[in-house]
Amino acid sequence: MVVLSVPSEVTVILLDIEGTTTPIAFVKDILFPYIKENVKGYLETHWEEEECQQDVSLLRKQAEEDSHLDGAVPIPAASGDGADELEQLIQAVVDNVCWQMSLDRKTTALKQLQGHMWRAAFKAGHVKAEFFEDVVPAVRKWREAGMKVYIYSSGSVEAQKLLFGHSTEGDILELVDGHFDTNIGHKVESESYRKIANSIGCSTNNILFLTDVTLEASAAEEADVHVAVVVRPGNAGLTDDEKTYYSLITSFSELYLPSST
Ligand SMILES: CSCCC(=O)C(=O)COP(=O)(O)O
Ligand SMILES: [Mg+2]
Repeated sequence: MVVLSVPSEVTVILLDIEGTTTPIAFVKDILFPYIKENVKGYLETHWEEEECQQDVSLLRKQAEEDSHLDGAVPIPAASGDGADELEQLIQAVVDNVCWQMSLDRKTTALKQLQGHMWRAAFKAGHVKAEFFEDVVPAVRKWREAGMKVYIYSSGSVEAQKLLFGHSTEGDILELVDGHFDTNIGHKVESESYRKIANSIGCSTNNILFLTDVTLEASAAEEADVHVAVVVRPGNAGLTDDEKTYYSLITSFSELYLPSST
């Protein structure tokens, strides 16, 4: 088995979710279709609620920022003028969400609405999150060795907690010391990793970030965070240069902590 030694200065392991702890197929084949199939009904049912209105406002703001992009779908402001207008408005939000999802965009606005929509599905037990089989045993071992374990995903913190709270392994939320999402910054920007270190109360070089996306690894590395790229079934392929440059692991069990036996 390949072994990657974790540098002794590392005290925090920061984990990406999709493609790292969890198969991309679970997100693409279960979570995302749930949104596409239910977004219209969800908006119709929850439209009057404060939370739903906040989600729509955030999506509208994002749509304004996106107006220069090819195929962008605007969301008009509501004038409160009748059922026809409401129907058109809801349809615009649906089209905007579907357009963003067709590009797998990671905007905070999209991720916030998705998190709110998944809540009902997870809480009713209709969906259980999948984790690669090496994840839970490794995280337990790291924590026993004194490591802190944090999550940094484009999925909203609320969605992250749903995944860890309702998984095929049971409720494993207690294995996580804290969560970060794009509210702290995007995963391809190095400043986000500095802010995460600051929020945890450590230096960036105390963190080891595990992700499947080399653009994220590169941003983290620029902030002096240690990185390893996780190669999982179903992940996007890496170029030969990326394979040579990055430390690669195919299972969390390949990480060796100097302090552990
Ligand atoms: C944690 S919620 C579900 C996954 C999701 O929506 C997503 O965008 C995951 O992105 P990641 O940063 O974990 O690769
Ligand atoms: Mg990922």
